[in-house]
Amino acid sequence: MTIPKKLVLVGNGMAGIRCIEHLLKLAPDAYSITIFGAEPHPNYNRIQLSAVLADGGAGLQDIVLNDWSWYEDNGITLHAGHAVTSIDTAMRTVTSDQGVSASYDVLLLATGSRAYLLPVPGADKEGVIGFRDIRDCRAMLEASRTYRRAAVIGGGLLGLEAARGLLNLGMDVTVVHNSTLLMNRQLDPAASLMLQQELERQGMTFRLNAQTAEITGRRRASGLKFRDGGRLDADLVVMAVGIVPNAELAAAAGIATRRGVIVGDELATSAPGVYALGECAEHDGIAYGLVAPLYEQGAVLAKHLAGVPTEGYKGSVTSTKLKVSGVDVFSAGDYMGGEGARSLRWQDEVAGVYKKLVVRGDRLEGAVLFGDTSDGAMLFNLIKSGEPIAGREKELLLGYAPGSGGTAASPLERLAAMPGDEIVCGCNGVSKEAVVQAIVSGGCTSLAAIKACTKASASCGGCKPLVEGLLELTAGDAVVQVKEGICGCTSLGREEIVEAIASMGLSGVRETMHVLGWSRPEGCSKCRPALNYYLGMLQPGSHRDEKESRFANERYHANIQKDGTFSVVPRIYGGVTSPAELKHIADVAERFQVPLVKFTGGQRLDLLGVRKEDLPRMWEELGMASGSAYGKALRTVKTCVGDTFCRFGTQDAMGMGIRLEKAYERISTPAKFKMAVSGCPRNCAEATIKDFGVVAIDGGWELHAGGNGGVKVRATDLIGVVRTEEEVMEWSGAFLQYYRETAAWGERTAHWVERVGIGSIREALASAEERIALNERLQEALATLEDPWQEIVGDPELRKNFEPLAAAGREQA
Ligand SMILES: Cc1cc2nc3c(=O)[nH]c(=O)nc-3n(C[C@H](O)[C@H](O)[C@H](O)COP(=O)(O)OP(=O)(O)OC[C@H]3O[C@@H](n4cnc5c(N)ncnc54)[C@H](O)[C@@H]3O)c2cc1C
Ligand SMILES: NC(=O)c1ccc[n+]([C@@H]2O[C@H](COP(=O)([O-])OP(=O)(O)OC[C@H]3O[C@@H](n4cnc5c(N)ncnc54)[C@H](O)[C@@H]3O)[C@@H](O)[C@H]2O)c1
Ligand code: SF4
Ligand code: FES
Repeated sequence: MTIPKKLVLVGNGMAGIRCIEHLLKLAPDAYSITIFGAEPHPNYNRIQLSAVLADGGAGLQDIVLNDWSWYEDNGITLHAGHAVTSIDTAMRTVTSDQGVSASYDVLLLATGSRAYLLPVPGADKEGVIGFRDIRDCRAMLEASRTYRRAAVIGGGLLGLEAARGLLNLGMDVTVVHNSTLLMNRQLDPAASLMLQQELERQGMTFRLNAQTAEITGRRRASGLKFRDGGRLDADLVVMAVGIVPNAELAAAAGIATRRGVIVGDELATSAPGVYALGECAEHDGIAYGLVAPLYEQGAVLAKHLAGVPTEGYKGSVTSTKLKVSGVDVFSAGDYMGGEGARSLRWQDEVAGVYKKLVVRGDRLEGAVLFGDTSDGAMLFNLIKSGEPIAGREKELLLGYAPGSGGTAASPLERLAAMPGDEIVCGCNGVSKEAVVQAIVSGGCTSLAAIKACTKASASCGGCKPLVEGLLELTAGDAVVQVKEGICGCTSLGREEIVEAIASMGLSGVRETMHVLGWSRPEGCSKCRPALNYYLGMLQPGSHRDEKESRFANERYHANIQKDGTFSVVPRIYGGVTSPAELKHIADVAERFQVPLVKFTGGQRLDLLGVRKEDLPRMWEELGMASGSAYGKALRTVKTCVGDTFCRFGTQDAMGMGIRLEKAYERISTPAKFKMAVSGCPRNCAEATIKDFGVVAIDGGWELHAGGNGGVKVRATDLIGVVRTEEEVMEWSGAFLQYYRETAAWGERTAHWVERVGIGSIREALASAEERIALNERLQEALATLEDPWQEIVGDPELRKNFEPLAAAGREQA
């Protein structure tokens, strides 16, 4: 029996572990393996950090690629949380920062890169981070709970993915970019401008051509100062201006380095027995920053170490896709084209699609796709293979079916026509043939099975539509549809969960998660509040609201501000108040030294800057109901003066608004719910951008729904016209309850209306019988509700939550 050689891997990341996986297949007994990883985690999918961030942290545990048992099962000694600090190439040993040494016959360096942090004054302040690992991702999630303004420096792939994630977390995001064009290293000007317009539409703000000179603030960052003297306020600064290979460890050991650790075609470094791969390695002058080339390196090195003949690593052509922004962007090869190259462009401004091919001679050299990237894999394969494309340019640019004479091919037709050796998953180098084989011979009938079998779609996920298409083409009816769950803890969707709670009579968040087989017993910040809402909606009488499953604002019944103080918004029905009420509010505000009093957009008074410990006393002194300004509940009913004073008014808008607000205050809804009543079609209360808007007309009222005045403005759809105030109450109550019962938790009416269609809502509310039944269920829920402020005021135990120390302890738990 031959004694296995000792292999040490430094860097427990994507490239190094992929190489070990190959090696274990090729030569399972040839090496005894020891791995050092600076991060305290098993190998995880770094690429998916963008998606985890965009998802509010849900799914962090789902991105593990090789769990702890994988190391054990393969007899690997893992030192997680150990950074190797020195290599002795003469003695062939490595030593970690925790004093653990290991000797090697073969050493693999796969230490990856780190975020490049601009060397500007203030870069070391609290709140300034890169975006590279789980710790950075958590730091952003944490910051978004307390702070509102984020600046992302760098408008490349990473910066835009970080910015999209922070936007999803509710932050105001400005991307500060040093060029006039976003993704200037990946896109041509036309695609870059289209991308900018789309992201602006999503709510992102850009500061282009800006050079950051300083990060301002005391201990924590409070903003940026630019070279031209301009300033930007920011409580969180994310630097995404490129990466630096971690090559210092090798350099200190006398191994040749430039930008990265220099390697040849066999990935060998200048030191005997020492190899490098991944982002820390520099091959032919290039240190790659995408997984596809790093995985190719891993496959070559594993073969070399297993004694399997290989041609060596010859470098890679790369392609990129922007993830999580909801807009499809692809670029590959030389996308700008220079002297001697022809650029072919096609643009459909209505559909928001742009395509550009760069052709030199009869070969495709580069491509940019915006809005429709379904041809990305095919074009990328042509760029890599260098196959002549003369005469096919139009077909390639317009996506025509080959030989069709000019008919656009459907995505499935294009997949069917794709040659078997074409790569469908760029990250993992998986061909169409390999996927088809996995389906036909390997019996894989779901995306998950194909992923497990071939690794296709296991990294960035960009090839998912292609893999699903092949599944549909090959397996047809045998396809097992794997549903998207409400979060990473479950594969169950909203409908199944609601159905299960109702039919099985489940009670309590924990019980529901347990019975329905949650993968994480404690759930996550996405599913726990959702379950709490569904349980409350279905069991209004018996469900005990689980405060611990609610967000901090809803637990404290006040909105937390960026300086840690709170805002108090007492309910002022219909926005109509009196001198006495105003004096009273002013007295209380003075007594508690409220630093700022402001009218909200919904015509309410916001008392800002209140300390947490003062909240219960202040509510007590106000003696008013909570305005629910913090909750997923009815917020405000905005009104105009209506016919009481206005010469144009046709109805009593104030009276109607007050009636609606009194009827539905405190009701919990899937997402915040705003209403307005205008006294005539001039619509001064802006009722047509509210969740439910009422507009008076001669002899009646128009009822509108599904509006939104936020990031993406949406005008309401008309759901009906009624004559009396009674009918307004009947329709509004029915609408509210129907929304409560059928929308997903967190779904604003604007999205819900678009998803289910206004026609189906009109239909559901058309019958008087159904409207009455919905109102009865709504009343049942309303009957159980008490004012949360007065409930706390009257309960010494609940008041303790607001005492500084006790609250801090609970917050941490
Ligand atoms: C948010 C994000 C999104 C991305 N999206 C994409 C994408 O869509 N497509 C794509 O192709 N690429 C993407 N990338 C890039 C991709 O993740 C990297 O190319 C890939 O992870 C590099 O693999 P690696 O093994 O070389 O380095 P890493 O995955 O960084 O692994 C290196 C590991 O080595 C450890 N280490 C470093 N020094 C030491 C030491 N001295 N001792 C012990 N351990 C050490 C590090 O802590 C790290 O865990 C993305 C990157 C990020 C951050
Ligand atoms: N979808 C994907 O494929 C994906 C996603 C995230 C990250 N990544 C990879 O992660 C790595 C890091 O990504 P990245 O976006 O940081 O690198 P990058 O080099 O691709 O982009 C950095 C961007 O920052 C800009 N920049 C540089 N200095 C600046 C300054 N002082 N002020 C403002 N802007 C400045 C540059 O113009 C450039 O567009 C890359 O290798 C990237 O390929 C890939
Ligand atoms: S909406 Fe009509 S009634 Fe109301 S204030 Fe404006 S003009 Fe007057
Ligand atoms: S292309 Fe990235 S996982 Fe397939």
